[in-house]
Amino acid sequence: MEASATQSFSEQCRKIMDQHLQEFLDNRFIKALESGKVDSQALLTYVQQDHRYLDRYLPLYEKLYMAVTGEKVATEPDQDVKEYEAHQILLDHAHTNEDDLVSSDYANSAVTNAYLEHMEKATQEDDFVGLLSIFSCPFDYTYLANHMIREGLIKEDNPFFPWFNYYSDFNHGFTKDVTSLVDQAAKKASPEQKAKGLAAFEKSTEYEVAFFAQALED
Ligand SMILES: Cc1ncc(CO)c(N)n1
Repeated sequence: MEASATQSFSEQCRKIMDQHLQEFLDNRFIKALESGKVDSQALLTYVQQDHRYLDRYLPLYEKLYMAVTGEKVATEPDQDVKEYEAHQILLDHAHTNEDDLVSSDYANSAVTNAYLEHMEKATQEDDFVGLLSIFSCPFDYTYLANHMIREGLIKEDNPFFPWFNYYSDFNHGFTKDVTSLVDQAAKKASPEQKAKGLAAFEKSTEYEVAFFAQALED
């Protein structure tokens, strides 16, 4: 399908997610969240790896935000109170807390490192490609959560409902902010940058699936 003049660039990311949605829905970890029962060890693996991931993700976001806007990030994404509350649900079910995640001794998984290296390399090569590589993080969660709630896969009685609900709004928080950065930057991007950006977004989307999956691998 031809991209129309009125279509924002981030709509093309949505189409890529349309193609990958089923892989997320078939994922064992996502299915466990959907059932409301997740092994606490699997959740611990997820929140530990996510802690390591976000630690190296935020500097990339800060650099790319500056590259696109010429300004420093005003509010850091991890200062979002609602996100903190949503995250707390996962920590509780994993029988851990933020201090333990910071101080415990555990190794980065191969998937975590590969995903981080993909984004770091993309960011070194080109700001626009880097931006698209970090966009999957907020966008894919929002797309997935929005779908699962809308389709009734996650209902209010699910213990993880608040976590999904937090991410489900495209016009909120970090997802909204990065979407507008992507659409702003796309106005100045060349066709080649756009093609490479979409490929980097798709690769990150594949890493997002693998990132969930690793929690239930042994
Ligand atoms: C790996 C990963 N992707 C996306 C999000 C959403 O913020 C997250 N916390 N972690």
